[in-house]
Amino acid sequence: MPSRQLSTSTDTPPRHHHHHHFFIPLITATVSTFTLLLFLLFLLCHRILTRKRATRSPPPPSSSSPPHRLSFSVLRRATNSFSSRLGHGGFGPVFAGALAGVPVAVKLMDSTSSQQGEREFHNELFFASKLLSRHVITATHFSSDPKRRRFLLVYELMQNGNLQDALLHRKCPELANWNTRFSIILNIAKGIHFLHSCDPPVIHGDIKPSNVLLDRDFSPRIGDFGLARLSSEPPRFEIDVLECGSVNNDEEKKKMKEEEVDDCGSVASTHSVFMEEGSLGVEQSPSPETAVMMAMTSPETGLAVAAASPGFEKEDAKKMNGKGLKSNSVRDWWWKHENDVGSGESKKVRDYVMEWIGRDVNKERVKGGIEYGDVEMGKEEAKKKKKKKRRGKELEWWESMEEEKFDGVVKGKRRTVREWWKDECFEENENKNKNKKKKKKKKRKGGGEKSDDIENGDDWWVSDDGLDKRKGKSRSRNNRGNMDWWMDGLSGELWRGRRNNSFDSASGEIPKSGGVSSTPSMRGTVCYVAPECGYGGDVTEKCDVYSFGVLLLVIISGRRPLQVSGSPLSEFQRANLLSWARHCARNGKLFELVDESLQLLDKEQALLCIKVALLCLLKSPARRPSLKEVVGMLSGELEPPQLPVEYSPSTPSRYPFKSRRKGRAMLVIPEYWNLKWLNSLKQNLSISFSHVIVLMVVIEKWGTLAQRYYIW
Ligand SMILES: Nc1ncnc2c1ncn2[C@@H]1O[C@H](COP(=O)(O)OP(=O)(O)OP(=O)(O)O)[C@@H](O)[C@H]1O
Repeated sequence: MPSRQLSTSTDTPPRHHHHHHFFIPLITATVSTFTLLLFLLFLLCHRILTRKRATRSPPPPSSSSPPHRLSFSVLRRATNSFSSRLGHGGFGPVFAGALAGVPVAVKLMDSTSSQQGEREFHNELFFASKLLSRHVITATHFSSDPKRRRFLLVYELMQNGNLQDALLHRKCPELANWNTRFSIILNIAKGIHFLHSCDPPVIHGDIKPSNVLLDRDFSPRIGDFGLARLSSEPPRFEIDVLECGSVNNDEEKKKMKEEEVDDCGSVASTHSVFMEEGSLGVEQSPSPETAVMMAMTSPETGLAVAAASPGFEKEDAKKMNGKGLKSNSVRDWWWKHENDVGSGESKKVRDYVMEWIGRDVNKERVKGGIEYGDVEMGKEEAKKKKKKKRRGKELEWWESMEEEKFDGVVKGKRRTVREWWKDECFEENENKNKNKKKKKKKKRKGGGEKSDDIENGDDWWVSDDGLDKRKGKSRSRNNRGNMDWWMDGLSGELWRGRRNNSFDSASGEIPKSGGVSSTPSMRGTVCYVAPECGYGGDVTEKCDVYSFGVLLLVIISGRRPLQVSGSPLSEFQRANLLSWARHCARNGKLFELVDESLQLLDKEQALLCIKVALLCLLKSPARRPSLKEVVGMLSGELEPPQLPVEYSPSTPSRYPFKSRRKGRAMLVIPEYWNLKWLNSLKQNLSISFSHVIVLMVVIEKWGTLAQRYYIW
């Protein structure tokens, strides 16, 4: 019995040991599964929470606070993956979306192929935090990823789109009412007046109908500050702050000044203060992110504002500035960069526009009527791009959302802030050198470059309106080519030169603009830009006044500045709105300019608007009124303006031969006799007349040369 007992005890292993063998892995498995589940649950919760926070986080768009930074994914969600396009500007498309339930417009700056988009982005951002007015629309949020070159700006959604579209394309019935149009005119004037009354004044630089957005009630808001700049007045603020601040002691003042020079960041202390409309000197501190963005934008203003930000340390400023540039040199760099005029490309651009006009004239003639809007560039390129896209060969960057792919594309382009600055300076120097070389070449070729330019007609605007004081001699319109006459008043950098930052200087080409932009990426838009800006003159508030004049005429006449609707010569004469307006003024027929479809027209107001427009369009910037005066005249606070002498119908011509010719022209211009065969006669006459003028100029020039070198 005992032996049996023993055998059973040795054969079967103890029960508890068996259990132990299975329990350990079981427990381990359960624990690990549990942990894994817990971890997954945690991850899920975290994701849901962060997502919720992300969707909840964007503060509602408000134009009364500095712009907030958002992530790209938030904006992608807000726009439903960029599905509903509102329009396309010079630097990318604009999409509709909603942030925190508020409708917004999200602008994608296409900066993958040129730096222009990035510059415009920074410029917009800089002004966004400063210009707080109900007449101005600025960015409320932004998203920036310099590594991937993604720059997005968020604006309040303007339900009625832009003025150009509402007035000329959709022909909104609300705009057929004179009162609505007049209120738009007045509010735009107030908006520009607000910009000019900032300290330092802000020059918008691109006033045109497509940059005026209309809200639900057709109230206009001025937008697009990509080309805006501060007025280049001497920096008054340094004295202002030192004088007005609490610094009484001379030594302390001196110390402060020294600090300013040593440390870029401290420029902030002396940087002037922008005003909110109606309030004096309300200084706003931008968020640190905005400040950093701004600092990258403009060494002068950017660093100044950046340093004013609470989260921005002086060390940051030094880091950004590389070796710590002196404030003055920084400022110089910025203004030099802004004012640099690269004349070399002007001819290219001119040729391009000529070609474009020619192409479209031919194309539209077939349809029966020609319409020239603001010059649209690169239509063919856009078509090609569209075709490619359809074939799936090329996707826009916001469409190809795969981050990895995108990384691959831009890897080579990653730059530090310092590199970015270096590149900018280098680009500028390179352009300068190119310009110098070109000038030298020109000099070697023939000298007397200036006078040649004038004779070639590059200077015609100076003498327009019979105000040529430069050479003391008349220049009849007809001594220019036919195309030049047609382009009378169509100022723009196209005809003269361009600013470096308006072009992709690397390629020397007109930068792509999606083919649908009205801005061929220049400082200002053809037809709207003041002549002196293109001539390389100072960009002042008076440039905006000129653009406002054109805009005023467009709103009153309900047509584009360049629009040919029929084939006869009379229609061709009306094609250029500016020269047509001047012509009407000289003939005392201002009402011919008023849109015939206008209802409830107040004739007095309309006449007032046309007169104000003509004043704004004076070729001499000094003679143009300020926007303050314009607002005064339009609102009836100031006396209505008198037409300038050169526009009054009774003005006798300064040049007797001109008037004699006019008299003779009466006999031969077909409109008067309505005889078709006289067309050819007139053409022949004008050709021979221009030959005579050229001959006279040659003789005169030969005379002065002969005198100079004692030939006789
Ligand atoms: N806040 C907005 N609300 C509604 N629509 C907008 C808004 N911002 C822009 N848009 C639309 O998107 C279009 C493109 O705007 P964007 O400012 O980029 O270019 P643009 O002013 O037309 O041209 P450019 O860039 O050449 O000056 C506008 O014409 C307008 O129709």
